[in-house]
Amino acid sequence: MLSVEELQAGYGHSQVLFDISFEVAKGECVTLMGRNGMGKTTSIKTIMGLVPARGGKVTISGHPMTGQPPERVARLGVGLVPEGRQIFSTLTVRENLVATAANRQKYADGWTLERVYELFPRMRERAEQNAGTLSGGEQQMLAIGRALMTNPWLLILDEATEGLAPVIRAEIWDVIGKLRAAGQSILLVDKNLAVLKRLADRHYIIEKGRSVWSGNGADLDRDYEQVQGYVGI
Ligand SMILES: Nc1ncnc2c1ncn2[C@@H]1O[C@H](COP(=O)(O)OP(=O)(O)OP(=O)(O)O)[C@@H](O)[C@H]1O
Repeated sequence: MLSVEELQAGYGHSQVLFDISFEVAKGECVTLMGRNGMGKTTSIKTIMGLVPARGGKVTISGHPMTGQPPERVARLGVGLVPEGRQIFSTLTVRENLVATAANRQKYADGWTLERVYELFPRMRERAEQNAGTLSGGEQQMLAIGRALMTNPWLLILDEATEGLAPVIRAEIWDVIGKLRAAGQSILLVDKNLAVLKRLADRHYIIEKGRSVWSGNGADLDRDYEQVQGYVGI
């Protein structure tokens, strides 16, 4: 499981994370919600070792991982679909998918090109096309497929549907629902309360670099107005 305790981080002189705590257990789908600029992406980057932690603790599958480099975090089976996708635009779709493929946990039913193509038939159609020529939604599908090809026990999606057309968003949420139903652990960073409420087991809210609320679906129903206030819709 992933456990984050009282995490602190920042950039230069500005501290951005003051006290972030949350957990994701195996098989869970958990959300990190909050308005723009509250520290969601910074939390993910700090967990991934892309931003140095200034305090607190990150533990992954029992290993103390605070401040460890990204490749060590990846080796422990954490796959990130970053904000802005960051696919290799001069490689083809297929090359993107195989470039970082790995099955470190030696899953018998690991992800293959074929399985990614089944999940995203459009990737099969565009297999030999340069990734830079894909639409935004297709690039997001590719970024998810690429992360799955590393066979992560935990898939982290940072603003997976940001800036996409509603029909493409729905397609991506649908895929995330399928992954969840298949037992994939998922951490979703997003603001889309209505969809997340349906998809996830538990939720955390971040406000100005602090974890300020957490709960399951029933808690969310009870505190809906308060949570809406935090998320800003
Ligand atoms: N590379 C950076 N250098 C300096 N400040 C940064 C950097 N990246 C983010 N920040 C600042 O840190 C704060 C938190 O940003 P962060 O991206 O973590 O928020 P967020 O909750 O993910 O919001 P968004 O939904 O807009 O991505 C913001 O004030 C932002 O301006």
